[in-house]
Amino acid sequence: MELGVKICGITKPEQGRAIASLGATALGFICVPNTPRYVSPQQIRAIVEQLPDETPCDRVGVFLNASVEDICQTVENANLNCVQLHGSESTRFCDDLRVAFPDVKLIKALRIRSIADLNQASIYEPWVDALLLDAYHPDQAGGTGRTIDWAMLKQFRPHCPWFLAGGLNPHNVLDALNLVSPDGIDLSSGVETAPGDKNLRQVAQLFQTLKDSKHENTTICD
Ligand SMILES: O=C(O)c1ccccc1N[C@@H]1O[C@H](COP(=O)(O)O)[C@@H](O)[C@H]1O
Repeated sequence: MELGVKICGITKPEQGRAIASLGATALGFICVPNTPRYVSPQQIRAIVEQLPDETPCDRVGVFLNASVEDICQTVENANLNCVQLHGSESTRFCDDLRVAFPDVKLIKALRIRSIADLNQASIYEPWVDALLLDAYHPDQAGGTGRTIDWAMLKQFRPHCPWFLAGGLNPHNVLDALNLVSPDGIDLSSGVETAPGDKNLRQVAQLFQTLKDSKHENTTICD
């Protein structure tokens, strides 16, 4: 199966456009106030409006324990088609969001410290379109650059598509993909010059590396 590639923490229209053209299947926007990559719904809409028609990609809002009302308002105002829940949102919350927005794809992120944390995955499977595994950090919710112990994920086979996230970059991505087989990968700080300022050279290097190793791109959670 081909690999989805989500590039997260987009803050600039020209970078969103370039990254979509390079082959990203999803762009992520951090909708978590008081974090370094935060973008307002208006900023997201301005970026989304400039995305190239010829290389469509998912537009993912990343939320952390926000209310259903706030998420719905942002989805509408920013023109998102996918929501990533990166906090401690319950399955009931996922269902509420699904009822409010049946056409919006849902990704539940889990922050993985140990094999025990992986048990959470099966609980969410029926309620979401995809899972995302990120590394645990005691003080930060995401975008930390920390990697999961990939060896721990060798047997991870959920019944829905899943993304591998956490500290991936053009240099270590093949090491990760040699150990685990996610449906998609998600990169943020590993392709950045500074928080929210993407390094297009590194993004291009990522796609070249994947191409050379025959991991091509596709949209997941359709
Ligand atoms: O990137 C952020 O600032 C962020 C803030 C709050 C919640 C999630 C956030 N980012 C998510 O973190 C992972 C991995 O990031 P990295 O590659 O380790 O830098 C990614 O899923 C982002 O969506």
